[in-house]
Formats: sequence, C-alpha cells, structure tokens
Amino acid sequence: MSPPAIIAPSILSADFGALGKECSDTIGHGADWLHVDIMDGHFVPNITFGAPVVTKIRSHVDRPREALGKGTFDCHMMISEPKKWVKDFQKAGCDLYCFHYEAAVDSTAAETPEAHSDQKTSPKELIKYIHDQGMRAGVAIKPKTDVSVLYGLLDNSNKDEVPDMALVMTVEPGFGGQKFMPDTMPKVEALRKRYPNLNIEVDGGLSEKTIDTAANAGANVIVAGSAVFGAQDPADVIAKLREAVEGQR
Ligand SMILES: O=C(CO)[C@H](O)[C@H](O)COP(=O)(O)O
Repeated sequence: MSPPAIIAPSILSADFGALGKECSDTIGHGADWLHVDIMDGHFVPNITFGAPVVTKIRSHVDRPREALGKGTFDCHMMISEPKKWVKDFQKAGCDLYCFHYEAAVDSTAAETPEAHSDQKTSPKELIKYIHDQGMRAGVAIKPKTDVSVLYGLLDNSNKDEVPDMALVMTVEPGFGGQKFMPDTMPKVEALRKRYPNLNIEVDGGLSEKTIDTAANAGANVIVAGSAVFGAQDPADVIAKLREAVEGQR
C-alpha cells in the first residue's frame, strides 16, 4: 500500500498580492501542504520570490504538528545554487527543502565563480546538510533526467543522506499552467515498485483530468497550481484529487 495522499497546491498560481490569505484559505479548503515554487531566473527562465516572502506567508499558516503534517511548507527550489539558500529557508519556515538533482551535480549551473565550490557538494552531502538544519529533504528530477539517478541516493544505508521525498516533474520546470507529460509516468511506476513507502511527488499539469494517470502510476504527493487556484470551488478540486489517490492505495 502506498503512503497516504498529500495534496500540495502550488501557490505559483495564487494571487501574489494577497499571498498570506491565499495560503491560509488553501489550507482551510483542505490542502495538506503548500507547494512553494522558488525560481531564480537562471536554473529556470522565470523568477518568483525568496526567503523574506516565505517568512511573511509562513505567519499565516500554522506550523505542522508532526513532521510533514498539515501546514508543511514544501519549498521546490528551482535554483542553480541549492546549498547556498538552505539556512535562509530554514529560518524562513521551510519544512521540506526540495532541490533539483541537475543543479546539485552541474557546476556550470552556478551563477558565480565563487559558487562553483559550493556546487561541489554532492547530492547526498546536500541532503545531510538539509537534515542537519532540521528540515526534510526532497530531490527533484526534470522530465529528461533518468530516474536511476535517484536510486543511488535512495539505496544509501546512511539514513542522514537519504531523501524523504522524490519529485518527478511532469512538465519542464519554470511555469504554471503547462500540459501534463504522461511519458514521465514510467519513472513514477519504477520508483513506486522499488520503494513502496516513499513519498513520490508529481508536479505540473495535474488536474481532475490527469490525476488518475498519476495516481495509478503510484504518485501520492500531488502538486496542483492552476487546477486549484483557478477553480470556482478549490475545496472540491482538492477533495477529488485526494479521492483519486486514496482510490489507488
Ligand atoms: O513547479 C512548477 C512549475 O515549474 C509548478 O509547481 C507547477 O507547474 C504547478 O502548476 P500547474 O499545476 O498549473 O501546472
């Protein structure tokens, strides 16, 4: 049986002029987590916001009572220098710091020459560093990245270096409102088969139309931006996404 359904609306599609209220309303509509997209205009061709904004919106949502419980801030770091921002985001109230595997292994992804030494931190060292700051760690992969890169991290016997979640991107990261890519589903299926208890998150193009495909493949953490924030009845959409995942357990 897969782990429980976790619905994590992406606030990328929220009204940025009323972000605090949008966040508290969304939790009130039944969301488990808030998915907070951090984009640096370098790793992806778009910019959102940084730790000071997260600090402000955190005050509108109660901290989770238990690890990864209701109210978790799931920060998806679409940034070139993932190690550099760990402490700032911990202080801002991030609970789950999810970095991109591609950014952690590619020294050319760093924006500045000084940052190149920072990028020498391997993914497993970065996971440990995130854990040392008291957060959970996630590792994201883009649609073209092979799922097997995650096996080396997940099969590690040193628990401090093992991610708490894998994020399989179901669109190219950077923008909300894109079309779900069903050809990413074999990666989710492979992960679920190999790791029955793993939190597997999918992100991009998830809606009432695509949720069955993702749930069937084994995803249990569902990010949805435009489908939730563009809905007349966000609570109904959140409930339907949950039902679809629970139906597969
Ligand atoms: O990470 C993201 C984009 O890089 C967003 O979380 C994602 O695209 C959600 O938006 P939507 O549900 O509208 O596709």
